[in-house]
Amino acid sequence: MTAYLIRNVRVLDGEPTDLLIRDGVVAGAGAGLTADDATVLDATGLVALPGLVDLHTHLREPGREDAETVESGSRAAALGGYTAVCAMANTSPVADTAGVVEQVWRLGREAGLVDVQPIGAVTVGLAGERLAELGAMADSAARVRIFSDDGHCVADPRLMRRALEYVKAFDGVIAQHAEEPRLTEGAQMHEGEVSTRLGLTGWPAVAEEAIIARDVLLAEHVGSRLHVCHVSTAGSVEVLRQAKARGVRVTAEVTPHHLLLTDDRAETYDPVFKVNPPLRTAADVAALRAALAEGVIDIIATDHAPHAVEDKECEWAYARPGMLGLETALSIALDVFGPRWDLIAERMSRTPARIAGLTGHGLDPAPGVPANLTLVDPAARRVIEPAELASRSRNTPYARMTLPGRIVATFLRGEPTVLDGKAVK
Ligand SMILES: NC(=O)N[C@@H](CC(=O)O)C(=O)O
Ligand SMILES: [Zn+2]
Ligand SMILES: [Zn+2]
Repeated sequence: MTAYLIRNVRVLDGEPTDLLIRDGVVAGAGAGLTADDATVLDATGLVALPGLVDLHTHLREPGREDAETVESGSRAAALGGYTAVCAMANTSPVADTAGVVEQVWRLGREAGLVDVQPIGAVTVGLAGERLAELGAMADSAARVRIFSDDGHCVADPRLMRRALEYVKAFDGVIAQHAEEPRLTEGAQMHEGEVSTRLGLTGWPAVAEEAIIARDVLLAEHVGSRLHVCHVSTAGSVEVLRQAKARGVRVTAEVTPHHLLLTDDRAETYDPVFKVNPPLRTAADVAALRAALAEGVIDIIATDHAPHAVEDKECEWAYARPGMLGLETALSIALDVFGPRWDLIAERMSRTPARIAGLTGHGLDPAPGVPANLTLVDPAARRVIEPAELASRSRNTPYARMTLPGRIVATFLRGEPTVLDGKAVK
């Protein structure tokens, strides 16, 4: 195994120093390190962060390998600075058995670019009727701890209660896609001024907020852990704030696109901007940014949702919802928050690792810790070209935008997965 001596790197906000990576761990830190056997990387001007951890990734395998595979999604993740991703269960077949989650976990190991931690479905076939075999998925080689019907809401309150009760035994967590289905029938975008003008059926904020309010009460009643996926409204932030103040065991995520983009993008009728939950208003974006900075929202998660061309380049009403995120998330965070490295590490690495129970991830580079880290060039700017992305899909909402920051290198347990801005394999 090659050793690496990373010279002149700033660890988060620290002064430039050297990091020695050997045998999978950070073997040393301090200015002026030497190691005859090590490959030297000049990291002047670069910042080292703990490898990013994505709690919400759609890898599409099994079933839609034309849109993404575990391998292509893992490569996109590594290029985005990630060392671990949690793979959502809405595949075909659905990841609702020990067999399917073990298959995804094994494919992740074989690709070897990031740690792929499968998420299990809450209900059989995501149908919302009966609980999937949560215990068998937890006991499997994939050791599933997060369960989600993402793409669908666990709308039945009795089923949600039972799921929360079930996972309590092994400190699992239910990640809810908060969408009251009766309030979003036929919805195409955020319900508001723009939807009225365009004549498109709206997805009202209350459809999200009502489910979050119900679920924090259920989680409080059961004493279980709830995680709220892709929070998108100012009202949801207030529900979360109150629940956290009462001590409810709830965590929440926001996506990069909900931190940057607003519902007026629908005026283009370009389905690349169609997503669930929908892009909201500028006031929502402001509330989400403040909540993330404050910690009412715990993490940024990408909701990386690759879709094949035929599912995206069609009429708005027929297009599938979702957009790419892994290769641009850090740049969006930098754009929105500036170089607040401790905040970025907390919201994109340490806290998501803790929620997912990924003990080898989310640790700042320091002697003795597993060498899961990424090197960022904060001064670089790049133009996003969809054709250049490693994802098999092209549905990035940032096409031809100039974004700050570039991932120069990523290490997974001491092995480079990205060097010089390029995937190693
Ligand atoms: N976010 C989306 O619009 N789509 C996701 C599902 C989901 O996250 O709800 C997908 O699987 O494509
Ligand atoms: Zn969802
Ligand atoms: Zn999703």
